[in-house]
Amino acid sequence: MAQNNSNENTKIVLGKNQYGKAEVRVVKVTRDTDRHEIEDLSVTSQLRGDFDAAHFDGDNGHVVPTDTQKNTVFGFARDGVGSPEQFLIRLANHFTSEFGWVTGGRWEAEQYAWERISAPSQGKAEGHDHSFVRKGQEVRNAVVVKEGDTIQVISGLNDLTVLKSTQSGFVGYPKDRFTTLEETTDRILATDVSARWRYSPEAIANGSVDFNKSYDDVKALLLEGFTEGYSYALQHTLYGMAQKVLEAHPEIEELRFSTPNKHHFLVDLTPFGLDNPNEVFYAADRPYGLIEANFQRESISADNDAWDGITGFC
Ligand SMILES: O=c1[nH]c(=O)c2[nH]c(=O)[nH]c2[nH]1
Repeated sequence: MAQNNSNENTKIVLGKNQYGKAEVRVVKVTRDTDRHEIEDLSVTSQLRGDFDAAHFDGDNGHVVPTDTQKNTVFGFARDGVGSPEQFLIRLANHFTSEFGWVTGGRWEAEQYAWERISAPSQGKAEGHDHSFVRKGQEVRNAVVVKEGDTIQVISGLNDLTVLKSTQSGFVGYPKDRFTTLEETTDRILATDVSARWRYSPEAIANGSVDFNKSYDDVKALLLEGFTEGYSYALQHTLYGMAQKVLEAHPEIEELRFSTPNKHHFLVDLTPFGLDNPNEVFYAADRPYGLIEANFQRESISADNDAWDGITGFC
């Protein structure tokens, strides 16, 4: 580890460090025909490598400015984004090949999806050519970490809000003097799914992953896993969702979830002379259950440095 020699009495070493520009908001409009396409991202670039002199001596000879990193994001967007993962890999390979002392880094993106506003006045069933509305609720994200020649990619999403109005229950839990929760075999199960999945470095290295297709497919499998079968607990449902993804995608090694259990409490309508056969609920916003779980193939170690810096999961 690098060491500052300036004072023999107090030797200080520089530990882990990285730096760059955070949350570069870049919108790319592809307009080579009248039918435009939009790619909308927030990109964070952080470089790792030999930056000892900047910290110890005030020598910025190795400090590729954060401003330059921002500009590179915009410059690269000129050619289109493609997928956030491809875009981040491009940035990773650019900075590590352009600047000899940059040995790696961390690049992160969120992508916001837009869909076309329906356009009856244009006579087009498939939506307006250049007017969009923010799609859905979920936000896609990606992280790329490069260390030596190894590129790791973690893809994910936040705030995929889902609800099933039956086929969920919660029974069989231990009871003590503080237990007031009633057992139920028919309740609402609702959550905002945050999920991240890490691809095998081999699949990344051989270029076999189509990130956009994979994202759509994983999202569909997560949704399918949520809907399928009877849920004995949110924990049980998460396992079903992970199983779907890991069975269908051998290139994915592990998957992490953080999911609030958004409680829906049956409202007592008897004061109003009404019954309530599981139809009227109070949607509490807090406190909420917080159910987190990581699933990985048995052959995979549970610790992988690529997860460093990703918060919100256990
Ligand atoms: O799906 C659930 N998992 C729990 O761990 C839990 N705990 C609780 O009070 N309700 C629920 N529901």
